[in-house]
Amino acid sequence: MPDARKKLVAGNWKMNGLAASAPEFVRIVGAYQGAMKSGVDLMVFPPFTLLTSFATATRGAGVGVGAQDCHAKASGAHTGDVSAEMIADAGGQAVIVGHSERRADHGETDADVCAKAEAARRAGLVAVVCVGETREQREAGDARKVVGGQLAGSLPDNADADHVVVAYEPVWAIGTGLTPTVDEVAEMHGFIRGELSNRFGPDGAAIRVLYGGSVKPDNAKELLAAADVDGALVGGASLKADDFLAIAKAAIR
Ligand SMILES: O=C(CO)COP(=O)(O)O
Repeated sequence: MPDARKKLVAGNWKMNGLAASAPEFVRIVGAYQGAMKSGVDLMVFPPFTLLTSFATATRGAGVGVGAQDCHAKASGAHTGDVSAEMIADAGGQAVIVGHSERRADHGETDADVCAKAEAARRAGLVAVVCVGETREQREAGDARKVVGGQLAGSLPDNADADHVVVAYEPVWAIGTGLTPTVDEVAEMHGFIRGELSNRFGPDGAAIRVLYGGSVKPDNAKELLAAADVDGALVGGASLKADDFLAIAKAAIR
């Protein structure tokens, strides 16, 4: 089991990054190796095209790398898709599944996300399972219902802290500069923690729950200090080594 809910700061590069971005990643790896390593876990999720070179660059340094999606099957006639086994073979340790951008752009359902999380486990990867409500759903008072439903449908029955991380990412906070208040974050994370504990018992209590959506160096400290927040899934600010490292430092108690 990972260090009992040691904070995890993960960078989702989305569809950004070229070979020229490698030095930015190498700077992150270099800075992490010193004092930070014992205080926080760090992961970067580059596009598929950079996965192997990033895995090589971080070998032995402790920064995890992962992919942003996988197919549920191990191999076969699925043009353009990449399996969890291929991600592991390329040096990845984790994969994001069910990001709201994939749910929206590719029509991924909770059942699809659950199958991908199961594929991740089969391949020995950690699945970072994303959930989160839209603005309309929050304004209608349905945020808990939506997130509870996504958790119920997207997490496999055998989910535990070795194989699953949950990321709560309210859709309206992604890339907008808007964030929920610290109280709202704590309230939703408390709800998610309760759902995980109810369904998975002690295993559920140990699963890390990250917050994602407009996490920046200047709001990271307060968001990461909120109750039941075990880390952050960072988009835009993870593309700049200085910003990403500042967020990682804010996670160290
Ligand atoms: O979607 C996100 C991470 O997966 C969050 O993105 P931003 O940090 O750019 O809002």
